[in-house]
Amino acid sequence: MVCGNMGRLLSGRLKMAVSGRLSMRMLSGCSWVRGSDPAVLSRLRDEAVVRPGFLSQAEEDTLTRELEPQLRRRRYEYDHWDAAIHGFRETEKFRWSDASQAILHRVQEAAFGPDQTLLSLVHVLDLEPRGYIKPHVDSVKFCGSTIAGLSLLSPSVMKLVHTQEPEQWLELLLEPGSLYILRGSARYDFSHEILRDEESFFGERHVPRGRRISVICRSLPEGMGPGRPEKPPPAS
Ligand SMILES: O=C(O)CCC(=O)C(=O)O
Ligand SMILES: [Fe+2]
Ligand SMILES: [Mn+2]
Repeated sequence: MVCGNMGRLLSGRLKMAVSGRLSMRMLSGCSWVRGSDPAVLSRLRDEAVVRPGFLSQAEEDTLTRELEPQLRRRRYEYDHWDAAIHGFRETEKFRWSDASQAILHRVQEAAFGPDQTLLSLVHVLDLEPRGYIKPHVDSVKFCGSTIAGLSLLSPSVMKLVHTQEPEQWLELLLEPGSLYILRGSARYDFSHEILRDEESFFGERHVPRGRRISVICRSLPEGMGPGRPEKPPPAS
């Protein structure tokens, strides 16, 4: 679990003034991940990771500016009876500006191993302020063992609940500019959801939901990477 890096929001004298408070916070543990119990927190230490301030403000603006025209052409979708996501529009993006490619490369280095291949289409999801994502586990048909998401514009709370033992849970505080990574057990054994505004609590603290854009990179489903062909080569 990586904590800290509130630095980009603070500068100069302000930073000096609050640094005492910050270090107190750091001593009391990581402020971005809460859990049902210490055992779950410790078990998922490296499998449910939040990196606040992964993006600089300039990088966040670069991504938002690039995505906005493409998203604006679509309408928000609501209340499909079985839909996991409500109040959203989305796109999958293949071509990126050089600046955004550099950001996505940093995500790749931070979240994926050298032996992992990423889906070439990056998933972009725009949740309106009342939008939310119900608990689900990403399909193993379309996604491998790692999911990494950047959050833009609004903070939100992602909740992870064990699919067999629902008393085991984690809450991730996803501030704008943060990166989250779900891998291994956190990706396969826990559902994840983005809480609607009324339920958007990180512990006692209400995290008011505005419009949130997420940029999500996924590894290829297992067995589909290069060198691991989907089908065995023909016998002759
Ligand atoms: O918006 C996010 O960060 C997560 C989206 C999600 O869970 C999904 O598309 O499967
Ligand atoms: Fe998901
Ligand atoms: Mn859906």
